[in-house]
Amino acid sequence: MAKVAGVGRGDHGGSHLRQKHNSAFGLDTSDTAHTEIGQVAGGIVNTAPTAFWLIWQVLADSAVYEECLREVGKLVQTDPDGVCTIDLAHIRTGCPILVSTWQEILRFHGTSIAARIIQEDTLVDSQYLLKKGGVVLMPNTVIHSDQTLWGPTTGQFNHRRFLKTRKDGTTRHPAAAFRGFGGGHVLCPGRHFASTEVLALLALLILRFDVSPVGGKWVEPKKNMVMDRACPLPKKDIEVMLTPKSNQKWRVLFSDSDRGIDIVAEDLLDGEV
Ligand code: HEM
Repeated sequence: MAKVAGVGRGDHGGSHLRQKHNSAFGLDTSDTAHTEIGQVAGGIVNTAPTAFWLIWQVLADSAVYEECLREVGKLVQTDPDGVCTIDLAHIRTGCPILVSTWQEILRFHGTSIAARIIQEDTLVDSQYLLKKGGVVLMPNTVIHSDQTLWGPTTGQFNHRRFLKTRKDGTTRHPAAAFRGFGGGHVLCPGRHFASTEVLALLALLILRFDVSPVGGKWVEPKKNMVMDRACPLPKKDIEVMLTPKSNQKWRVLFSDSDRGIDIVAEDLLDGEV
């Protein structure tokens, strides 16, 4: 643990920065160790279950699958030599349906609970007194299923729900109603990284492979509702057959990374909803 707290030769930029940040907030070695563990856990535990539900939902619903495949297929260029090239950086702007499906996964299947320490006595809605020093736990499922925010279809999975322009004429939810990556002061700093890697995985999977369930039918697995994840774990494995769609060669690029995916209210420019 001493190595974590001390900045010595061989420390990398990131850990140096965190160490400076931790000292500025008066964290001692033990506190620093706790936050380091939290950082590692936060960076790992949420990506796999959320990716699972995204892939499952897209593969199991042929309408969602077709739309996602059509959209991501537009990013592929086939060279005269037969090599398929895709620039995954273009998913952010070129695949609104994929991005919307990802957000709907976190809304529909998400189970994160926001925790906040109450800094001062606060009266909410003129009736609930939150006492200083207490902890408020706010399950996102409550916010994500509130009909006053999401409308009467809140209980249905709608992969197009987050599109900015929708043909069905329904009113769009307020941007801040989506809490998939939390929000405010402790908004998830890994959201762009996680969104980029999960969508890249989905895009390459559906472009390059036919995936079919062993047994012939997609059956939704029961959920293991663990409290410390952003999405539940599936209670059992889903066995699939992966068949390459062709023997074409692929060139996979990531051309720029200066902007993340617009995923939560805080990412939107002023005036956007
Ligand atoms: C799909 C994957 C992920 C999901 C759904 C997710 C979701 C969340 C949520 C809901 C929070 C709590 C925010 C709040 O209380 O308002 C959070 C915090 C955090 N996440 Fe993520 N996360 C993901 C991936 C990652 C990755 C890949 C990293 C790091 C590389 C990361 C690092 C963190 C950290 C450090 C915090 C704490 C922020 C703070 O307290 O200031 N997360 N995440």
